Amino acid sequence: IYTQTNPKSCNGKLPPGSMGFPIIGETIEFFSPYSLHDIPPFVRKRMARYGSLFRTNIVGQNVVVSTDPEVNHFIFQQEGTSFLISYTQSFIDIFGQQSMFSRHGMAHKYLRNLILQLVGPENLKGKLMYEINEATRRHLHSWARHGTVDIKEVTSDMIFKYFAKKLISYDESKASRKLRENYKAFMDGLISFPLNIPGTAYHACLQGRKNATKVIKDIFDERKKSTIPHQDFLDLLLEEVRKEEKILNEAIAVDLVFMLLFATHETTSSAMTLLIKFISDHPEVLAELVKEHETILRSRDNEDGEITWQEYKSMTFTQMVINETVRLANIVPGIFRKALKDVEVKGYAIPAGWTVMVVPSVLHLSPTEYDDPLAFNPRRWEGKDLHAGSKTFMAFGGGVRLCVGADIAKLLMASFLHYLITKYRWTVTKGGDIIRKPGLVFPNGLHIKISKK
Ligand code: HEM
Repeated sequence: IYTQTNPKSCNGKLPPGSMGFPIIGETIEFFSPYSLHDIPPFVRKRMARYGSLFRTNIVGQNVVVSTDPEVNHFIFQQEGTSFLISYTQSFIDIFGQQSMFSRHGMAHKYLRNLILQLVGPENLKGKLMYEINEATRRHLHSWARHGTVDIKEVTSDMIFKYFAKKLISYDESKASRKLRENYKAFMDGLISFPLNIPGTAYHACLQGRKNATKVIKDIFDERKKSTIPHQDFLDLLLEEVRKEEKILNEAIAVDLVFMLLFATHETTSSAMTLLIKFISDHPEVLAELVKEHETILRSRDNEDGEITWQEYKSMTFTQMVINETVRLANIVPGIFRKALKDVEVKGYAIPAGWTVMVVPSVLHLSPTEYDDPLAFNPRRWEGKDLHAGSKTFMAFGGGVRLCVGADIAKLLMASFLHYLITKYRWTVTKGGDIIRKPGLVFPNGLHIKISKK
């Protein structure tokens, strides 16, 4: 207890801050819910008291919270030398010891390249573009038949089905054990106190993991016996597992599929839901979007045709709207790294073994970095680089761990927007409340009334 509340520094001065109560540290305050357009009150209060770097103890870990753009950038650039990706114990237990978040160096690069074979630029321009258009149109058609839908629920369902098919040829409507149900309790448990007793978010999350990995493992075992190619990601994984000099084994492959299914649908559906909320609250932005997309329709031979890659690239305003949405969405509330050795930043010491938490919302909602930061103003991106993480934009992370799915996420959003606003009439009818716990939660969804034009 004494060591936790009075941590020893290495050779230098620890950042200011408090380590809170014995064992629980400052965890309870860290998890107090807050609103969409706010930075975590936990962080805000401490920034006012201690400045841009402070120490704390949350979920059983000694943490330095960094809200300084230069330090954040430095941390991302030092991946593998001074810092390593390292999430909380709950995160590791949930995503698996073998998950991509626990792989470093060559093993990380190898897994990243495998994923790029699925969602990399070449595939994106060709096959994926076509499939995403088809899936979006099909789902929109079925939502219009229902009349009213909860956007969070239906986009989550659409993306989950799409990736479950691409990854493991899984069809929820035909499967006896439903995979998606097991992901539903996830956001709450991801960054939670690792207390594994029934009733806790962490316990629900671990149960979900257990059931979901069982389904994935069974599909994997079935596939090993099959000689028919399925042309999905699992075929590629099996090919890698069967190699003589292999990096991939079955456990890593199962954890990879499990993680990808989560990373794809939960993040992107939250972004799509907020996108709809923002454009419905800002009719002037919607009008400009409609103009951009109708111009595309008019320049086509067949108005009912599908979006081409050139058309997608010409959606300049749409890209700005997407960037503005993910800036305000702050879907990933904290990015975690572990110090590999004692590191000195801004005159303070971060001892080896400590965790550093980067808080993207502090940057994205900072008046120093963004004029009138709480305003939804897509035009602020005019003429700016929209494609990568930077010192002032880290919705998709940064450095060698930059989100490998950022491009496909944007394509999914643009395709959804295109067909929704050109082919359907829609209005928000209910919901739209948003809280952060610290993951984004839509307690009553976002319901829209939708019909074919
Ligand atoms: C709006 C949607 C999305 C957001 C906001 C988002 C955000 C992020 C962030 C912030 C990171 C960095 C985490 C870190 O540095 O610790 C990340 C990593 C990652 N994302 Fe995404 N993501 C999104 C969609 C996707 C999609 C569709 C995929 C599917 C391929 C994906 C796959 C991954 C993977 C595999 C990583 C780990 C990369 C690595 O460690 O090298 N993400 N994402």
